[in-house]
Amino acid sequence: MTVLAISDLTIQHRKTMIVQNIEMSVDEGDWFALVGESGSGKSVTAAAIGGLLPRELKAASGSILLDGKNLVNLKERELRKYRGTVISYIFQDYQGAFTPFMKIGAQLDEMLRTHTNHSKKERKERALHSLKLVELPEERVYNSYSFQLSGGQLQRAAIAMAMILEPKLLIADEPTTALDSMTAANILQLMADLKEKAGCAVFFITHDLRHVRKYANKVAIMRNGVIVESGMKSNVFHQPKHEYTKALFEAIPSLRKTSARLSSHL
Ligand SMILES: Nc1ncnc2c1ncn2[C@@H]1O[C@H](COP(=O)(O)OP(=O)(O)OP(=O)(O)O)[C@@H](O)[C@H]1O
Repeated sequence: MTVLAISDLTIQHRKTMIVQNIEMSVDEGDWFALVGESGSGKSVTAAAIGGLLPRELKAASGSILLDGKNLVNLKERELRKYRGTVISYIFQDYQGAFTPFMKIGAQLDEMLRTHTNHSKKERKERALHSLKLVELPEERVYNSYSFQLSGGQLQRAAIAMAMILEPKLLIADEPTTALDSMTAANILQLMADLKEKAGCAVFFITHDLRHVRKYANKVAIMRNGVIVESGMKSNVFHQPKHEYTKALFEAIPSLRKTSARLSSHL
């Protein structure tokens, strides 16, 4: 089933086109990777999906169908109902997921109070369960402030918050860039496990093709606001058509080997 279908999306800042004629389709269970160099338009595209574009940027054309509903030009009040429940985000800046003035548990509780009719007891159980799912010591983290956790723990708590209402689409905008490589690998594996358990789709933004190789099944390559190539990962990695994709792969020595290995398996 299609969770997200973006068609002919163009976003502009005044008269400048930031992204142009974007087409994408993400199905239930997909790990869709959007790859491209800095400034290519990945984050703007991700922000547009959940109606998080800053005021100065406008979707000039196109549609964003999420779970069958067109979100372009939907009022903020309507969009708020979708964020958390149908779509949720995690970002590179995991600190920003929580306010430092409230304990993590209280923030999870507030999310549940806003979007569900659960009793206080049910909310606490669900919050603790969501922290346990991301393999955190649930009681301790529930009673902690964000500044009392490490970067890796905080990103796990941010994932718990993003997943607590069982969204259909988790948008992860470079979620591991600020973490050391071991912690990053653990976080990505956790996301992959949660995706399987929850049956949601992941929309993953990254510069790092090694992460794409390991986790994605679909990939889109973006350059200067345009998708230059997209498709199943095996096809794009095995037979890149666009010169830019080839150059991207060439820039990463270990991927050249992987491409060769992949082709021997295909
Ligand atoms: N609020 C804004 N106002 C004007 N231009 C913007 C705004 N936000 C982003 N842009 C421009 O849009 C383009 C795409 O930016 P975006 O942040 O989507 O890139 P990105 O591919 O996510 O880069 P990175 O990998 O560095 O995060 C850039 O040229 C950027 O300067």
